[in-house]
Amino acid sequence: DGQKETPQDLINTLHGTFGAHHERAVHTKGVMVVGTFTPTKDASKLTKAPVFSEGKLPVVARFSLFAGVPDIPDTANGAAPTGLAIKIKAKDGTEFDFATDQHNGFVVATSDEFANFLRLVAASGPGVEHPTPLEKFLDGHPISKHFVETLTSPASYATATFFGINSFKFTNGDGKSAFVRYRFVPKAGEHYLKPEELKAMGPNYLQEEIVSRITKGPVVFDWYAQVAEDGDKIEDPSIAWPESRNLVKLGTFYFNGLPQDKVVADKQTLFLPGTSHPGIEPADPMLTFRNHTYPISFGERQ
Ligand code: HEM
Repeated sequence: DGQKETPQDLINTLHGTFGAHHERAVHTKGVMVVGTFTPTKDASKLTKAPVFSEGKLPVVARFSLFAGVPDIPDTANGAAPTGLAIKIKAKDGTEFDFATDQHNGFVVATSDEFANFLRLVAASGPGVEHPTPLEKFLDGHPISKHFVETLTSPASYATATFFGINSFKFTNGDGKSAFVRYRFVPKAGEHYLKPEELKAMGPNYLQEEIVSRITKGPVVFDWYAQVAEDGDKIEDPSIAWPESRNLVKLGTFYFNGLPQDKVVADKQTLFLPGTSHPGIEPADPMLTFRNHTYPISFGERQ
């Protein structure tokens, strides 16, 4: 229908839904950690990206709640899906960034649809008569409905699996290509809270727990590439690929400390999930759109 929301439109829409502040426009409340990345040998079979041939590298990462609300309780509606963003710092200064969340599959297929969805959320707040505009939309859109009905609340940021959702094209040294989606799997195992368990938690349970966990030992995630087969949707992030697809382990993250100044680190860190590298190209237009949008929000917090 010709709708074409710009990155600035998405920022304005996020502020319209969550409030006009100058912190991150979404995924506002979070905790930064630091650590290392160690690649596997298998990674280089899929991509020639140099980040997999430099041994152990330093990383910064940020765990976050979903909503664009700075002081939202960790127990509130809108906290899920929680996010994990990671930046690997290669030896030549190149940065490899990911911003992932807990849901395998996005709520809608495109950035235009995401803008519409956010406006429906804004129009369906407390006091709005049922069925709300959002409820009406969900009834006609089974994928979005499934998304909101299957959100989970992790017991800890360290016990959730995180999904890259958007697709990349990997190319190896022989010129062979494959489409992949990222997945970050917790070494501590997956643990999610039942609704009554969530109710019993404090308003900062996730932020506090990860900080205390890291002082006792590393928080570890294995990074996998899920490899597409013929017919898998590359450009529609709302459709998860079948679980039968091959998962290739790319490496392991060890988060073992906190940044020296957490306020400065939070403000100065920008994750750009749609950046190209030799052997790694975005294969879903949403990734490129995200790369245009995140810097606007970054600029607002300076
Ligand atoms: C069109 C779709 C999307 C838009 C417009 C959008 C927009 C944004 C914006 C504006 C930020 C704040 C960036 C900053 O201030 O540094 C952000 C952060 C984030 N987004 Fe998205 N996003 C989209 C899709 C996604 C998807 C598909 C995922 C999960 C795979 C995701 C996960 C995250 C995470 C985890 C953060 C927090 C990054 C951090 O901790 O700094 N987003 N997003």
